[in-house]
Amino acid sequence: MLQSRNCPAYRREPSHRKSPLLFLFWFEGGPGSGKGTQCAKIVQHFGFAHISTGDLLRDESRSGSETGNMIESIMKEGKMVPAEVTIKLLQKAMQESGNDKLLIDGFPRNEENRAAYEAVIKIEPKLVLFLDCSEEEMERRLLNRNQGRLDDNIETMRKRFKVFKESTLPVIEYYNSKGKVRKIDAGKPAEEVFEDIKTIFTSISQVKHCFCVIL
Ligand SMILES: Nc1ncnc2c1ncn2[C@@H]1O[C@H](COP(=O)(O)OP(=O)(O)O)[C@@H](O)[C@H]1O
Ligand SMILES: Nc1ccn([C@@H]2O[C@H](COP(=O)(O)OP(=O)(O)O)[C@@H](O)[C@H]2O)c(=O)n1
Repeated sequence: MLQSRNCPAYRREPSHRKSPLLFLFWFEGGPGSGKGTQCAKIVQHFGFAHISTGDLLRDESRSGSETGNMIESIMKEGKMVPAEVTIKLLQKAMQESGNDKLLIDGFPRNEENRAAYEAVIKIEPKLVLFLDCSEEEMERRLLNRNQGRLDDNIETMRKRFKVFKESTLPVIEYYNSKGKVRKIDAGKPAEEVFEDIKTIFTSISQVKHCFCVIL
């Protein structure tokens, strides 16, 4: 797709990116709402690159570095990792992604994440997709996830639900007040949730002549 050199999307891009960003979407939702599941489907159908901040932190925690050990103990407690750590990993992943369509999953999760993002990366998301799911359903799903995650135990899960309600929902509310949030009923079977997401993505990708959509 052609882009004018005068387009702000070029001028304000992080300098190491291989291609200018056309679409930047954020994926929010409580623990177990299905963010990873739906992102995988979006990658397959719409060619987005998926960046999961949880996965970036888990990878770093496995590195055995001092920061990695700190991340692991915070995640085990269901707390939020300091934004300065997360933003560095996210910035690197965004710069290394050669894709012009990015899906960022699980970020920003609190006000500190949001402030760090706005100070460091500065590129506004086109849309924030919010997977809305009841706590009972999320709890059921996490207890059946079987990925061996240290934080998928009932005690840590309840702490994560609390963090979600107290810290993430206000961030979603902030972007809602800017007209960016699309709320999706995530309590349905995964294929039905994806049908709703497809409708949103299809309508957006039809805007073929809007080159500078994210800035
Ligand atoms: N709509 C759905 N209905 C039932 N189970 C689901 C649905 N979406 C995801 N799951 C399952 O729930 C668990 C959590 O989903 P996941 O995508 O890992 O959530 P998140 O990334 O939001 O924490 C996984 O085991 C997944 O297979
Ligand atoms: N922006 C973020 C995202 C995740 N995290 C940490 O990573 C954990 C797992 O997040 P995740 O997005 O992989 O998984 P879910 O809790 O959504 O299932 C969170 O409970 C936090 O400890 C964070 O600190 N900051």
